[in-house]
Amino acid sequence: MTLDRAGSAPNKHAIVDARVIVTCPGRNFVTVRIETRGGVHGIGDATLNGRELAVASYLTDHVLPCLIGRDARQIEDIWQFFYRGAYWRRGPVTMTAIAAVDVALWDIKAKTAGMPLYDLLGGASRRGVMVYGHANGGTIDETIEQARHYRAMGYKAIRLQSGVPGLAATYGVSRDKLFYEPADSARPTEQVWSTAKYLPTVPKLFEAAREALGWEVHLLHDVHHRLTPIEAGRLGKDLEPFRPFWLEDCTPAENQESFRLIRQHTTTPLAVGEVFNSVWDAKQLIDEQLIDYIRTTLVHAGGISHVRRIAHLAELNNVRTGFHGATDLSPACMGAALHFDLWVPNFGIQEYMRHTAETDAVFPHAYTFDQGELHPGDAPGHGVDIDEKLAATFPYRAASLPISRLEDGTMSDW
Ligand SMILES: O=C(O)[C@@H](O)[C@@H](O)[C@H](O)[C@H](O)CO
Ligand SMILES: [Mg+2]
Repeated sequence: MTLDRAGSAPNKHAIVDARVIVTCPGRNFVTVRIETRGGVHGIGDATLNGRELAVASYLTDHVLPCLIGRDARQIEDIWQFFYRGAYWRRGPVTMTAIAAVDVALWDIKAKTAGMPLYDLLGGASRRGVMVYGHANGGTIDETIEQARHYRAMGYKAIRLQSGVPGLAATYGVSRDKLFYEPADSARPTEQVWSTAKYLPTVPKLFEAAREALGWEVHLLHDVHHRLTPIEAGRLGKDLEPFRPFWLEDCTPAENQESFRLIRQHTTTPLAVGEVFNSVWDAKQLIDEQLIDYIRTTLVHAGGISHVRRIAHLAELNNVRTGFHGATDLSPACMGAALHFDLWVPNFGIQEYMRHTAETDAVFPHAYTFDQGELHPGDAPGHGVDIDEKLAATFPYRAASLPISRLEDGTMSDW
């Protein structure tokens, strides 16, 4: 629906250009750029690790052609058009495509209003956004060494991921120490998993970390979907003496009810949701307060317009936000998420895996790091742009996430 009324001057808010930019400055990113007749443009992240071209095609073939001529101010109507109009609702590809358009339109709206996005959302609710970094190492000692570096950089919160004795590889451990890229080959590499080998390792890691770092720093851990609910309850209980900030993705969350069992066994705070793409993936978890942090972030769950609904439901149920912020989410997502984080009343923490210098050059941004916090900056919009000429020098490169099998060959959860 456009607002060009007969006989009126051409609507300067009409969308006249919308395009997808695929680039690979060390890893693949997909970005939507939208421009209005008045010359205001906005960008949104559309990156889905390992499925980038599926989202790019969904946007190019089914979404962007429907945008031309629409009024960029009608963010909600456009969101509803692409959500209800898809017929085949939800799913990571659809909701990532909708998210990219949504965030680009919010970027345009804030720029047009001449204000940083957080002001448009309702203003700052805090001074800055507490973030957590990623200390990882092949052994507990190496991981603690990395954690000391993060402490020295001023981080107030640190995720700990260490190798597991007897396993060649595991989630979250890599040669890169400031960023983490798991999509390591064109076709999925295979990793072997053993819960029996893993379960005794994490309490030892946390005991060593508290010994080395003390009790001031928040310590987090990502189980990455690998335990059964009762195993997750056991790990949660084993970690209680070391007071983790959270235990993340402790079990696959399709069956939201299974978190009732975990809650019966442990008070360790639980974080879930980076793989969710709509409120329906989390509604029972939030309604029944089965989790403490919801990780679902803008790029994979329909953008600001939908994640705002998730955050409001969470606020009613004592659940705080803890947005996903891995290296494979672009600076365009990080920038927009930081504005959301600065505003949202029930903020918890923001994940901050840094990007490489190459990526930062493609995506100039206003956000800055200081003393364990990020601030989105006060530039109008979300403060992130894309250098299209530079982006074009980094062609797409096929990359897939690993898969995981148990030691007997049974397919497991990476
Ligand atoms: O908590 C996290 O950041 C992880 O779960 C991610 O590294 C995740 O593995 C990647 O985003 C997958 O692409
Ligand atoms: Mg995770």
